[in-house]
Amino acid sequence: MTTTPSPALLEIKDLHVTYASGAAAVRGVDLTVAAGTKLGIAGESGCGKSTLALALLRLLPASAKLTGEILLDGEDVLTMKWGRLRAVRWAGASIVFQGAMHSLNAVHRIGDQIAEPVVLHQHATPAAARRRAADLLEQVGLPAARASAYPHELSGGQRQRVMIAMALACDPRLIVADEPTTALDVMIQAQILRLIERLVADQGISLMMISHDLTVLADTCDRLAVMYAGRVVEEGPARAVYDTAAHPYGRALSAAFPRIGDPASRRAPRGLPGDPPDPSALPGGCTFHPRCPVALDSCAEDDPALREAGAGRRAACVLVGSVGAPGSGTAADPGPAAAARAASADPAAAADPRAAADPGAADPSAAADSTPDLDPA
Ligand SMILES: Nc1ncnc2c1ncn2[C@@H]1O[C@H](COP(=O)(O)OP(=O)(O)OP(=O)(O)O)[C@@H](O)[C@H]1O
Repeated sequence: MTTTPSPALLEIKDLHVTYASGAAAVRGVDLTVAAGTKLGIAGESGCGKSTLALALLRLLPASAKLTGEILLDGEDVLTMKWGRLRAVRWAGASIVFQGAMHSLNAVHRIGDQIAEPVVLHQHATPAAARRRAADLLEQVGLPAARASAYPHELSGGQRQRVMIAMALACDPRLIVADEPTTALDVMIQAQILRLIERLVADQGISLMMISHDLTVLADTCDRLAVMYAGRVVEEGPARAVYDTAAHPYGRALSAAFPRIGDPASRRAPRGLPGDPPDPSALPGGCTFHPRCPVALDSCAEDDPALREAGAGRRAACVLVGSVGAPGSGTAADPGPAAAARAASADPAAAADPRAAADPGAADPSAAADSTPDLDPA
């Protein structure tokens, strides 16, 4: 039986963003969000996730240089006229930022702030917009009577609910949530994530959720893209990327978090030494090679493109699909440079550099690694 793929609501094509400082924050990103689906964007701080989110609605400083295409329902956001862009920012796609206190206006009642875009963009009467605001507050789990509150009268979790109500105000097709729970405690984080999940599912809204927390994304999203130094280095079904990442960076990021639903896992969380590179001074070759425990000597020269990898996955690593590829389960000979890096990162891993990329690799229980054969040939 063949299945018809969902039409793309958002198509990002070869997007580059360079700040006036020279920082190449987004470099050649190609991503698609199908209608009604949820895409997670993961990566360490500084990898370009927020820049990508802001670029989607042209919310970057005017000095930032953008090239490529951002097609929302087939219309290129980058070439839209200002009036059209204003409408699209509410009805086409809306953004929920982290830290709601900074995004809400401290001197206006929250009901008025939710009602304002309904008047402006849906041409509702003030009375109808107030009723809509009350309804939206109830949808996000707040009593309608809170409409008269000012932002400082609400808790952090309540303010984030207000941000979600505002994002929903004009019935967007896509919500971009940039670290929507970062400033909240763990219990409230879970509530807000479940709320977002429920609302997008009930209303058929597509979601792009940005987080440094791969576990949250794997739990919430259908697909997952891993960004490093401004590029997507891996993309595929969320759970597959989380469980059996093909790119060494994806594997390292995944290893840094406890396993979902496996409290007894022997894969203790494990950090990745070093930091992402300065986007104004990127290393040559693969930008991850200075931190990569399985890099070949040639990785200092070659920067592989993100390529189709089978099983609905894409990855950008020369080792993916080769003998000894990360996740292939076969013996690797990553070369002397990798052995030296693995030894400095973790002496225990020196004898088996694959173990540095995958703490589970030396564990026989990890032998059932189901990473697909990612050889494009
Ligand atoms: N307005 C700006 N001007 C110059 N450089 C910027 C600007 N905003 C971000 N950058 C740089 O662009 C790079 C990507 O930043 P960005 O905020 O997009 O990353 P991120 O992955 O979202 O990080 P975080 O998770 O910390 O928000 C960083 O090196 C950052 O310093």
